[in-house]
Amino acid sequence: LIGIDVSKEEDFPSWYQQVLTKGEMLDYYDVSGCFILKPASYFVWETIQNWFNDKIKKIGVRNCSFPLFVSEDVLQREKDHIEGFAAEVAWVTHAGNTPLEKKIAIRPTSETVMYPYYSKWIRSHRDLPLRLNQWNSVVRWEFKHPQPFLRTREFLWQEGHTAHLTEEGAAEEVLQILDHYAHVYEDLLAVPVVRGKKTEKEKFAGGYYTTTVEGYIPATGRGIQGGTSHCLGQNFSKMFNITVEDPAVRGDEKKPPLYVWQNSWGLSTRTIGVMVMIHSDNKGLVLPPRVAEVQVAIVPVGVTKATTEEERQALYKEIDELTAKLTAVGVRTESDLREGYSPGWKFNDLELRGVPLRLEFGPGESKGGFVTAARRDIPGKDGKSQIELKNLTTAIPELLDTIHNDLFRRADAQFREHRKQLTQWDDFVPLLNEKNVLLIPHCLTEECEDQIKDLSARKAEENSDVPQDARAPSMGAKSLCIPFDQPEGIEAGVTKCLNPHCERFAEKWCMFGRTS
Ligand SMILES: O=C1CCCN[C@@H]1CCCn1cnc2ccccc2c1=O
Repeated sequence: LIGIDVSKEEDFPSWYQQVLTKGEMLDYYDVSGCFILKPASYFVWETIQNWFNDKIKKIGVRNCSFPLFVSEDVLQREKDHIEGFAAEVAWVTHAGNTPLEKKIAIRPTSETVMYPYYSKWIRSHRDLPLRLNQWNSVVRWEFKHPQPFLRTREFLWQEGHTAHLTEEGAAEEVLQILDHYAHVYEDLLAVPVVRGKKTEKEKFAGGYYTTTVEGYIPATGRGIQGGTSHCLGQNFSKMFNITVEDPAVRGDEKKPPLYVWQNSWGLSTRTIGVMVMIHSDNKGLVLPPRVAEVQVAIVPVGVTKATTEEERQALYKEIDELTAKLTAVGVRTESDLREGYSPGWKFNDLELRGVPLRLEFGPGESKGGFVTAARRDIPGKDGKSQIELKNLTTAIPELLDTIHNDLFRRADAQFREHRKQLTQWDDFVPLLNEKNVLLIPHCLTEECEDQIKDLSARKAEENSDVPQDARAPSMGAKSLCIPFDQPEGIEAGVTKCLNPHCERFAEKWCMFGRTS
């Protein structure tokens, strides 16, 4: 069992692959862009599922399952929905050697699968709000370089699809769901996110507006879209004729039918990749305790040739009792009593697997009535402490919470440190090239966004005294979101857009950055 042989700082892609494979989270699969989710990562996904299911069921969302396939003509029904995505759609064309009459798409998302049936099922305003969700996988045959969890040709997600009588009803739910997404990141994964609204350029083209939670990967300095909650307006209900009679109608007064207002919202296994990229280190995975399959591992130490058989058995018995005590208070605990593996070997294994807390227990601890705790998130001596056995069942849960809070606090500090609010355009590119995301007064027009992307793209540097990796050409900055939390300083009709080539006034502070 060897450790990670590259560092997060010097070769991030290789580091990420090794952390995932040696941490038993994932394996590579023989179809390019597809990956195997091993139990350790699937446990994270199940924990997210359980938490999110509990929240959405409280607002009346019910889970369901629609077919994987979409017929060609149904998929094309909503033109600007499919615009820009057509190249990613995977098609079934044969059964065995027999070509199909008409090719069939594998769902890349389920709007067009579900909404013909929303039209059939929704007859009266009493059927509203209709709120359905699917936990499934979708296929998008991207050609950009695949990245485990972040960009894969098939991924697991949930996709919620709801229908409401009014715009206000839809709007309220869009924000409720976005709040749950933010809490999945912050309360389960210890990952800070910025909540906001996508610009017209970056929103879902088939929708009305898109709200989003945006993360930040310190190692690459790039933003990452964490999850989106869209209001679709009446675009899809007009396309799929999803209408109800106007409840305000009186007597035999005739009123045209009302098109329903719809939302759709999605969160995927990308969450897992973001968590790994932010928290893991050069010794392997670092798992936030609330999503760790094993939260505490107890390892016998100090067993030597001088230790008698009965001393060893007594020690192991004590360890079994400690394991049972912690399990009884809801701490997911395992002990590793295997002979033939040294404590050092076991420590290395636990570090690779990201187990948040290791408890060492030997004759010394037993005699002294304590365990020696070692935090995974703080390597070396600083992460070690002695915990009295009599306090174990309160101190360990508290320590796990402390670990969660410290993981969040560190990540939040890094995000804040690299989120620069600008008032001078000349600072934009230099700060972008120093792994920052930038908050700038912006006009919110697509044309201006395109200009900023070009102005901030890094051509391959000619002069050779620029360090190699900084010379690599790279994408310009894209808008990430218009944060709901707007700083002061923009005077409508006075403050100019930061882009020097743009003549418009700034509308909002808008966050820009390179994206993952
Ligand atoms: O984000 C979400 C959340 C969950 C439900 N769907 C929305 C919007 C999906 C946008 N989208 C994204 N990739 C696609 C790829 C191929 C065809 C269609 C699409 C497509 O419509």
